[in-house]
Amino acid sequence: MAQDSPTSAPVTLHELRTRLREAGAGPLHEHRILRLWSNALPRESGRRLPSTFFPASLLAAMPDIEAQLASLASIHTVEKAEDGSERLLIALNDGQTVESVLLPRGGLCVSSQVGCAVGCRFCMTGRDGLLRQVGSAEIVAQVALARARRSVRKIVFMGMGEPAHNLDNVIEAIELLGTAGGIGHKNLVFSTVGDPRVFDRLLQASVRPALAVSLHTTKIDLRAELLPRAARLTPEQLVDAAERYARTTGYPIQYQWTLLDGVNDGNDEIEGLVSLLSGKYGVLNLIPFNVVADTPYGRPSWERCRQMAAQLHRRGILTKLRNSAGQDVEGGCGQLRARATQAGELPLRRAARGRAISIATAAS
Ligand SMILES: C[S@@+](CC[C@H](N)C(=O)[O-])C[C@H]1O[C@@H](n2cnc3c(N)ncnc32)[C@H](O)[C@@H]1O
Ligand code: SF4
Repeated sequence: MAQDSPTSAPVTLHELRTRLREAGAGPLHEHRILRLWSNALPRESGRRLPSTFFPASLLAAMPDIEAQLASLASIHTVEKAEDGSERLLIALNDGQTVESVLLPRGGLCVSSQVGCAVGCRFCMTGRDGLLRQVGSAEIVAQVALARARRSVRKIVFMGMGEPAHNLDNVIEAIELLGTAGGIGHKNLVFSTVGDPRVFDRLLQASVRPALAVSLHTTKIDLRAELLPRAARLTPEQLVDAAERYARTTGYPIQYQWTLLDGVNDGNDEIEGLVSLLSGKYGVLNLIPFNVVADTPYGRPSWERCRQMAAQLHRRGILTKLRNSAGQDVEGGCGQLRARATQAGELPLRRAARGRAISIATAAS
């Protein structure tokens, strides 16, 4: 499992906590600062003013600490979709960018890596491989930026990157978001292609998220072709591990299935799904492919998607047909970043540390 960034050391919550303690913060002070930041609340919120609550050493350090928090990430571009979602291109402080998507009804999709090593054939994010990990503080910074725009009650790790390949940072962010961040634990959704170690690690975490498993096919060979560098678990092994997680946590698994025309939308897959998922504690989400240029894949007709969902439903598989949010702004993950990179606005590779790109905050 990839744990180390190939090129940089992203900022972690552990480092932020150490800095707060060195400045004289006790546990209550630390909690208050992290709560206000992760909820995008002003410094004076709460019953007691900072001047009567914080020790003098911490008060003196606060301007620097707040500047550090603000410098972790900023909004580069905003694209609004007709369904109410907003796709944010977020600039990190070394010039790299990730996408976050504000979803209708209080959801937020965040990124856990810049790029991704799994290299799924249908996903824009996988094309450049892994550029770097997103630090736990940078994950929470995405939430703080989003909450400054509107209320967020649910967070899904379905943006750029494979969270199982950045597990320490993702778990640290989840533990903060599920405590000081005020998000209900089952409203934190960890989306993964699956890795043998991820299930046990998540069960040991003090905040256990709900799990989405990107399955996409019931066929071993096709899965290896579509997800070339995913861990080599058979679909049965993956579903068995997910089922244990669901039964232990009490949260149903969300099985993700990106529908590709003529590839995984046939009757053979319906049969495979019936034998794989019957009796399992989960729901199957069919998501028609969001077309990515230069891939051999197409989006099945809406009628075919609807038929497949209806057939599965009739066969006892709880199935939902979904459209990914924000399709009219090229909703596929990684596409906003790719356009900005192609337009020469953003570096494809990591910028030298400390060299910030110019931030053009777009229409909001
Ligand atoms: C971008 S991934 C991030 C989380 C994790 N790496 C995973 O694969 O579950 C989130 C979901 O987006 C889906 N996805 C990626 N590219 C897509 C596209 N072009 N159209 C529809 N879904 C896509 C993936 O299959 C996955 O289920
Ligand atoms: S779908 Fe997920 S695992 Fe696959 S390349 Fe995209 S981000 Fe990575």
